[in-house]
Amino acid sequence: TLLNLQSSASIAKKLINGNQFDYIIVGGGTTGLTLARRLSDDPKVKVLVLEAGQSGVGNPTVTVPEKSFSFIATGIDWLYSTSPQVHANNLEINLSQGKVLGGDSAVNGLVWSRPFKTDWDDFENMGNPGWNWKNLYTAARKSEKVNIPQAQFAREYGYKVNPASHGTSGPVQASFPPFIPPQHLKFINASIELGHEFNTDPYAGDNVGVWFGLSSQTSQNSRETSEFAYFDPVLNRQNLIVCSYAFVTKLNLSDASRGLVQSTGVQIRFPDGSVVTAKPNKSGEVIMTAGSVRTPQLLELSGIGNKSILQKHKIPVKVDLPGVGENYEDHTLTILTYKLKPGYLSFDALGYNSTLAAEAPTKITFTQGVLNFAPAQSILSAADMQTAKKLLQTKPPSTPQQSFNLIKNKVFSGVPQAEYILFNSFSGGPVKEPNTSYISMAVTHLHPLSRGSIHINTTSIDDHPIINPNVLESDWDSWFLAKATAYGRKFFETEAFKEIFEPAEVFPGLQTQTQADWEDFITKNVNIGYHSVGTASLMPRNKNGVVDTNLKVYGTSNIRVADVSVMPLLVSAHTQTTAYAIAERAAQLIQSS
Ligand SMILES: Cc1cc2nc3c(=O)[nH]c(=O)nc-3n(C[C@H](O)[C@H](O)[C@H](O)COP(=O)(O)OP(=O)(O)OC[C@H]3O[C@@H](n4cnc5c(N)ncnc54)[C@H](O)[C@@H]3O)c2cc1C
Repeated sequence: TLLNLQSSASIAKKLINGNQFDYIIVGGGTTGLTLARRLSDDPKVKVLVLEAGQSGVGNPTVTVPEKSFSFIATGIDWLYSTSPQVHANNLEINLSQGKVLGGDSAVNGLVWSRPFKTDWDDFENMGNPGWNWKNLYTAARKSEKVNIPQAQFAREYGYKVNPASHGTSGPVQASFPPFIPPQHLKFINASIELGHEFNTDPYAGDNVGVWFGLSSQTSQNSRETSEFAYFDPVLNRQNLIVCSYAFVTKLNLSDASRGLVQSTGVQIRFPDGSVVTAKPNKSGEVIMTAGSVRTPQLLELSGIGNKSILQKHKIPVKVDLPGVGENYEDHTLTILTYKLKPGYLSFDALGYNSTLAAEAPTKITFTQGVLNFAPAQSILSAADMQTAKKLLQTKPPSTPQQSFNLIKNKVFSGVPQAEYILFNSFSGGPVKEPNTSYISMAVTHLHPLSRGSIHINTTSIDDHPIINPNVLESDWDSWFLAKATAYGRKFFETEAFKEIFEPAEVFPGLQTQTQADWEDFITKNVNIGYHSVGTASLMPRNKNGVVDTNLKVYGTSNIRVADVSVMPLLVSAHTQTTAYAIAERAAQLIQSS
């Protein structure tokens, strides 16, 4: 059942006041709705989901893949921003996130990618038995239904899927886009020219090389979200109530047995301003899936967090848990811009080419359909690898020792460190000329060392917390991102790319040459990858962890976290497949506990 708290406030109040729930899920985003569907498979179990945003059904900003990123600064964007980044020219970097059922799955770039095997195994190596590739891969495939490419596109582009590497009957459809512009196809040739391998099976633990990426969209070209894929098919379940416009402001906590704290209720603010408390039943639980920004904020506002931060804000300390809001990281990213030669079109042409505009969306499917995941060894020279060794001798102050060891290991064992993808439009540069089509290449550092934090700034849920990814604190992070960005230019120097791109680089421009130039460029232009994780990390309590291997918040009897905040380390992939995998695994752990 979907209840809109704006239009059905009184019915909702009756229902919430008149019931006690087995599971109260805070946040109806990617992980929240996945979990809600799985937990409510048992008709005896009553599940309540509380989502601050509205439904995404019928909203083209959500459903139409080409409109990806146009949600920014609209009503379905939380519109977060980082604090000034002291190691990056005091930039305040945009961190938009979805305020809508489906959460980030409703607004993301649709890239459907799976990490390198080591990345998920490293969750286990951070001190979390069971959180390894084998189990997460099983969970990930549960969420997935891969669509075999139509013969016509398979022939035209060379699309291939190995069904054995995918889920084939899960809720979320993953499909190849039906149209790939020539520049993306040339990206494969350019990569091969530079010695990168063409990978035909990147979803089974080895994602190295250049490959066709699936998108989280149906075979009919419509975005998949956790709302459409997981919730809509079970909309009529009586034991599952999903509330939209339900803003959670706090968890009520009281003492339980064995020195633990339990949640006795979740405070919900209705659009009319009234506050209603939803209550778990005697053995009921509260599960936090409000995402990496709001989960730590809500825990702190409720009294779970670092004692000194809570005391500073005069919040009574229920559980002194210093890991809350710490271990925060996001991928760092830079962008190069190039101009296509006349005759080649990107999204920019929608503004000046009426034939193309009329053919959209069939002809210009939103696509980042070709991805290149590069290990350090394929983009650094032998001399650079020596410098890398030196730089990686010193652990930056903010990096946990175990993360440092594991990342170092990844660098020298061929786990991808940089990702290259093409955005099919202008992104940055001094002037955007009329009647011109541009392409932007995003370069991502996949395993940064710097760690930041997300903590409350005030005691009001209406104020955003202080979001500090602390980008580029580590020398390795700035050195490597500069190297990786400089390498990005090499793709445009290949025969394949020279055919279709103008030689003059639009941004940053060919005056950027030395390592110092590139470091200056990235310091002034770094972005983050919208892959914020780690703020309620799965780690032992004495290592600054927030949740145990059953996702239970330390010091509590009935509160869990099951969103990407629990990821103790970033992965060499975009994060939605890991989000779905975490939620599928969480459901299993909860059901068997
Ligand atoms: C712009 C953007 C582009 C991205 N692109 C990609 C991509 O192409 N591929 C990829 O794999 N990943 C991508 N990601 C990342 C990926 O989508 C996320 O990591 C993942 O979906 C996060 O899932 P989650 O469940 O942890 O959080 P979310 O999906 O964000 O869910 C959190 C939910 O909680 C709700 N909520 C928060 N606070 C409250 C409150 N107080 N009360 C009630 N509800 C609340 C939110 O509204 C939201 O619905 C992108 C993310 C963004 C933002």
